[in-house]
Amino acid sequence: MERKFFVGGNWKMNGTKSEIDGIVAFLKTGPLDSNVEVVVGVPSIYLTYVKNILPNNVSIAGQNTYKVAKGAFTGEISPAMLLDNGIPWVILGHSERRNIFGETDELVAEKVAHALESGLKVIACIGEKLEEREAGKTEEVVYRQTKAIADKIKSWDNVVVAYEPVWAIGTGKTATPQQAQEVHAQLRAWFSKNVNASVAQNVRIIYGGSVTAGNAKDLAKEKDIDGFLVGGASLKPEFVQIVNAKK
Ligand SMILES: O=C(COP(=O)(O)O)NO
Repeated sequence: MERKFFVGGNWKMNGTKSEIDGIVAFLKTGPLDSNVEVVVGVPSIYLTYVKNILPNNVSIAGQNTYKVAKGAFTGEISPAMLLDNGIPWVILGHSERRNIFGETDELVAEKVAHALESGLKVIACIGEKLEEREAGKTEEVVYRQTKAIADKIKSWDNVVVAYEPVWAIGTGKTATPQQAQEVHAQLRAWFSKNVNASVAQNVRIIYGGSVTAGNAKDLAKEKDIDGFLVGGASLKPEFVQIVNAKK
């Protein structure tokens, strides 16, 4: 079965209502490849605003949820709250959550497990730091991060894995198609060995890290790259060309 191409936009902590109106306008104009699943990751405060103006062919994600449904966790939001507002996706484990806000593999895994149990679909982010790649530890790191999640969840059906090398995020230093394909293939082999052949075949593994309209087509040609998680470029009209990279 062919894996449906998936392009996520991660707006991070960016946007005003007027800027968001501009983003929604180019998403509406498109035209977006109907064979691609498109999801935009929106700051919590704007989720309802955006949900009410998005075109029907674009879905929406929160950018973080906590590991339990409710309680004394000031500042956090829960999967139940996203679902209560009609938000079906969440981005979890982003390297900025891990490296700026100290989220451990264990906490990320607990968040992914609770989000899935609650009924959310999850974009689960992994990726190595530059020093880890330079030390030849890329595989070790991404396998460790993936295993932490695998140990806590029952199904990968509602998970998209985003491989985002930290050294490529926001730097303009995109992984080459060969570099990205190598890690995606290693991850698929890991799934085959440690989960099962069906998950290995069907789980979508998307690439993130300085994806632009200029490099998306070459990256999209790689057989184990099933889409993208786009930061900076998702705020710009070129995001439409990235969505259409397979065309
Ligand atoms: O963090 C990223 C990628 O960001 P950039 O595209 O800006 O490198 N995706 O979640």
